[in-house]
Amino acid sequence: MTQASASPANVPQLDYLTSCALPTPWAQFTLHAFVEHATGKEHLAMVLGDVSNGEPVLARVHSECLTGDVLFSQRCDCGAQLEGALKKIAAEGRGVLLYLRQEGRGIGLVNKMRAYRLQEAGADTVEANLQLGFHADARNYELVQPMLRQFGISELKLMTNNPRKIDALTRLGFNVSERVPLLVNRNSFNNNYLNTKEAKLGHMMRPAETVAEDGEL
Ligand SMILES: Nc1nc2c(ncn2[C@@H]2O[C@H](COP(=O)(O)OP(=O)(O)OP(=O)(O)O)[C@@H](O)[C@H]2O)c(=O)[nH]1
Ligand SMILES: [Zn+2]
Repeated sequence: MTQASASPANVPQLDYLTSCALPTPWAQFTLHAFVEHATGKEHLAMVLGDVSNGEPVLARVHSECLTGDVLFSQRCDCGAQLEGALKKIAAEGRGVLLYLRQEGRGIGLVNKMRAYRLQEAGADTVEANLQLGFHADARNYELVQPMLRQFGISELKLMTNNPRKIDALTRLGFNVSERVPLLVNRNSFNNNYLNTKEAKLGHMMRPAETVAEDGEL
């Protein structure tokens, strides 16, 4: 692999760094690392199978959530979505998961913790961000373009409930030919959060909207 190219001037520049095998409970992926020039952040791609043959690729663009992905937090649905996405890619034998280091919808871990404290005092997830002086969602998906282009991917079967993510990737030139819902079980800790994502951020969270094949998510 050579350096990732990001041709338009407004696309953040990434360097492709290296890759290694990454065995998981569900499949042996190849893990690829990139570094974003502007921030020094290391973004990851987990790839399985031949994703560069022109066929639509089952894809997850996952935003970092240390509390949910690593520390088993039940406040959100991130960890279950991460596992569900990897299982679906393994079942298909082909796909890609981008792990983007945009923790806390782009505000960072400590600010997300501050937002959680405000939520403990009654704010919802959007109000808490606004009270801290941030946008409801501070993420930027432009670096997806050089990352997926690195693997020759242009058409996606995107695992998401987030219509803004579909819009963002479409504007970047990707053909999102299918949306694959990633619905997880609600619990007493994440119920209000999931309701707010649906009401204020437009997420498609209804079971009737799901087309999951394995019945798990
Ligand atoms: N600021 C903030 N960020 C949160 C909160 N809960 C989760 N996050 C972050 O939100 C991001 C995940 O966003 P979601 O809206 O759940 O998911 P999404 O990726 O946009 O949509 P899906 O593709 O459907 O999962 C991760 O970066 C989490 O760290 C919260 O209460 N406040
Ligand atoms: Zn989370």
